[in-house]
Amino acid sequence: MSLRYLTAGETHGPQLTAIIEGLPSNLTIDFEELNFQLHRRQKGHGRGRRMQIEKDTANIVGGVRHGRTTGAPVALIVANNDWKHWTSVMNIEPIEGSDEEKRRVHRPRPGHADLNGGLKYDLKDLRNVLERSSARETAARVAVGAIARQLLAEFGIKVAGQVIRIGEIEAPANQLPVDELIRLTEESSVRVVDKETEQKMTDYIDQIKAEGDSIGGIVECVIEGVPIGLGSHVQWDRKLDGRIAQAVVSINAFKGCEIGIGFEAAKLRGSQVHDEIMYDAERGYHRATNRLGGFEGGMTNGEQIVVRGVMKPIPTLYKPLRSVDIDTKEPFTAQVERSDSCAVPAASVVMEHVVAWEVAKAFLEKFGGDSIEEIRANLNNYLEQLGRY
Ligand SMILES: Cc1cc2nc3c(=O)[nH]c(=O)nc-3n(C[C@H](O)[C@H](O)[C@H](O)COP(=O)(O)O)c2cc1C
Ligand SMILES: C=C(O[C@@H]1CC(C(=O)O)=C[C@@H](OP(=O)(O)O)[C@H]1O)C(=O)O
Repeated sequence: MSLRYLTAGETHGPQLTAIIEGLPSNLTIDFEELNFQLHRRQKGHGRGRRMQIEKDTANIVGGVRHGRTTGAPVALIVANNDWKHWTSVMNIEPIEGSDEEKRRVHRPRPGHADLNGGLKYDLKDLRNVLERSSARETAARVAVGAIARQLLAEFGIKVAGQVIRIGEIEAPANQLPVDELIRLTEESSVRVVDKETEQKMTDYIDQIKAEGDSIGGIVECVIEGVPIGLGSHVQWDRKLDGRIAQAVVSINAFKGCEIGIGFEAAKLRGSQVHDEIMYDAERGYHRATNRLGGFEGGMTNGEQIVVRGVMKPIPTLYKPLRSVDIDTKEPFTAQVERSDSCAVPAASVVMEHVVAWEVAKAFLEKFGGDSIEEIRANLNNYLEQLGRY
């Protein structure tokens, strides 16, 4: 059985829940590190007031004993502190004229899931859609991905991320080693490496917010230490680059994914794109460059995995956009809700975790065993095979 997970829970409900199946036994879980990843997702310039209410921590309620996985499904929960403010709205069936009825959502926001979800599920309170479509769910995905990340770390595979662009402001290109990238971006309120770009981005976000608007951007994730041959060319749904793209575009508000130089490849010649093959006894086969972001034929080639994702601006705006009331069918323009104005830095943390999950899944497909020890033996055996090739 391959690695899989599901999440459940509403943004203003009591908690988020996730179940992970297919983890091997004897993986030591570092709870502090897991909560650190949740904390990283809550940070970033441009977030709204909700992030001051929440102090995300994961509580593991199944599949881990004495700090180690047992091979059983891992169940975890992340509580919503905000639930206490929403208990009556979430629990009480609205009576006409009541406070709860006034909180019924009948004005769909352009860019959010409200209208499509209301029509599709035949729900007249759009809260039933927004409660689940909210990116609050990404807290559960980060908790799950943080466990995948710990599995990868066990085998020397490291994950980092950075913000590449917020609106008009682009960060200068860098190709830092992963440890250095982690250190520098951690110090930044917008997850960039240099202070000058950080200042420009924070000023820009403040300006956008003051104008009642929102802004998106581009984020990048790099994964280092991945063995050659994860994923496969033999079947469409085994191509790991394709699976990563699906995971990235599944993040709320993400509209695209690039692997390596991505869309730039359209402008360049073959001789400027393909990564030449080298060999030496110490490193084995490797590449002179890494423009293709660590993939050929849907398989890893041993270079860093480099993935980018584009996030659209946040849909909930203080600046009015035209929409139609589902009760009266009349146009309206104002829908002021508490909201983030920019969540690109937070989304870069989400992206690290969904990509780490896909890589961990492919890793277990290749080296799968029921315990960490069995996986290690399989990996070592394969690395010896590569050495002889
Ligand atoms: C970390 C994060 C925070 C977000 N915060 C908000 C928010 O405060 N308000 C909002 O309207 N959308 C927010 N979004 C985006 C919506 O969740 C998203 O646009 C919505 O679910 C519709 O899905 P789609 O944009 O993928 O089509 C956020 C997304 C992410 C990744
Ligand atoms: C709760 C989170 O983000 C939320 C994502 C979100 C949306 O519509 O996606 C809307 C906002 O929710 P609320 O209206 O409760 O403030 C954000 O705060 C989170 O990231 O943990």
